[in-house]
Amino acid sequence: METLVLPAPAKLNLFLHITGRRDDGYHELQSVFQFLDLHDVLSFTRLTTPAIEFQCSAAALNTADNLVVRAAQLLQTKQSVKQGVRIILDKRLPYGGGLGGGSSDAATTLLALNRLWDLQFNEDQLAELGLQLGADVPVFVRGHAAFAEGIGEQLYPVQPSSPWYLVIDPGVHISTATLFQHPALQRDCLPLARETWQQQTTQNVFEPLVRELYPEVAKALDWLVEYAPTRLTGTGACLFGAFESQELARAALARMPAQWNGFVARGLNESPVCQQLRQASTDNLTN
Ligand SMILES: C[C@@](CO)(OP(=O)(O)O)[C@H](O)COP(=O)(O)OP(=O)(O)OC[C@H]1O[C@@H](n2ccc(N)nc2=O)[C@H](O)[C@@H]1O
Ligand SMILES: Nc1ncnc2c1ncn2[C@@H]1O[C@H](COP(=O)(O)OP(=O)(O)O)[C@@H](O)[C@H]1O
Repeated sequence: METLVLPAPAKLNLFLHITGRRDDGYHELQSVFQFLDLHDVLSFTRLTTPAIEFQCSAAALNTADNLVVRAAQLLQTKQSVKQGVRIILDKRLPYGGGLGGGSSDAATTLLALNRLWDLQFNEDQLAELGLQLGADVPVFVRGHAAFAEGIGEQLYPVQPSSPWYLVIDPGVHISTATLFQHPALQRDCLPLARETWQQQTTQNVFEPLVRELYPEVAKALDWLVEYAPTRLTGTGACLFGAFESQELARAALARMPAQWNGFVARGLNESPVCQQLRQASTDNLTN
């Protein structure tokens, strides 16, 4: 039996602008994605029958429509694969909070099964398949911090600094689809030149809306900004502050009001899953 164990990292949107809306209702974005050194862990065991078995440590996600199962099914049908897989997801990332964990789990599944089932898809093909599962999946497939355009699928590698982040989950559920439909959402940001984004003023366009609709998120943003430059990630509700050192981020975490959850993590410009797959494919495969 062959088993592959791989991480699925979280992401932050360092900024998020909307520059327009497509005919199919999806929005044209500009954003910069950076990964965090906090991740879910997935294990993939090859089965000789075509079954896809799935087990998740979070009961609410232990379902047949989990993005991990959908990613495995997509590959299986695309290539008429006769083998199967048992997937165990150790869910460590908060979900539904703009950290992209579901998309990252899906991307890790595509990368892992491409290897385990020997499918020979290249990176472009896997990113394209990933896009069918969600707008955030391609960046996790490619594995580089990136300036994103289109709906998040046009990706250009960037190398932002890697501060220590204090990420706060204020415990509020926000529906991505509902926020994207909101009439007050700013959809007319002027396109930024991607070479100079760090010299330009940026924001997360969802932030004013989320502040208004979810006072608890506004409270957390107002608390954290006393310690560090602070921003919402994705459509929230998670938010982050960027610190110069782990100690400073931890000191702020120690003072954080008890009603929120928080963690300290480092920004990463390379995804650990891609590094791991590149480095030692055979080390990870145990007979
Ligand atoms: C906003 C972002 C920023 O990274 O992240 P999250 O807050 O979800 O992490 C993403 O664009 C979200 O990506 P993802 O979570 O994969 O979205 P999807 O499942 O593809 O889409 C969910 C819904 O959001 C809307 N949507 C999403 C992306 C986009 N560019 N335009 C949209 O209008 C659509 O209504 C869609 O039905
Ligand atoms: N493996 C998964 N991990 C997390 N969420 C998942 C997963 N599969 C499906 N989902 C669904 O996707 C939603 C978005 O999850 P996630 O990607 O973690 O957050 P976000 O899109 O807000 O960054 C969850 O609320 C959940 O219903």
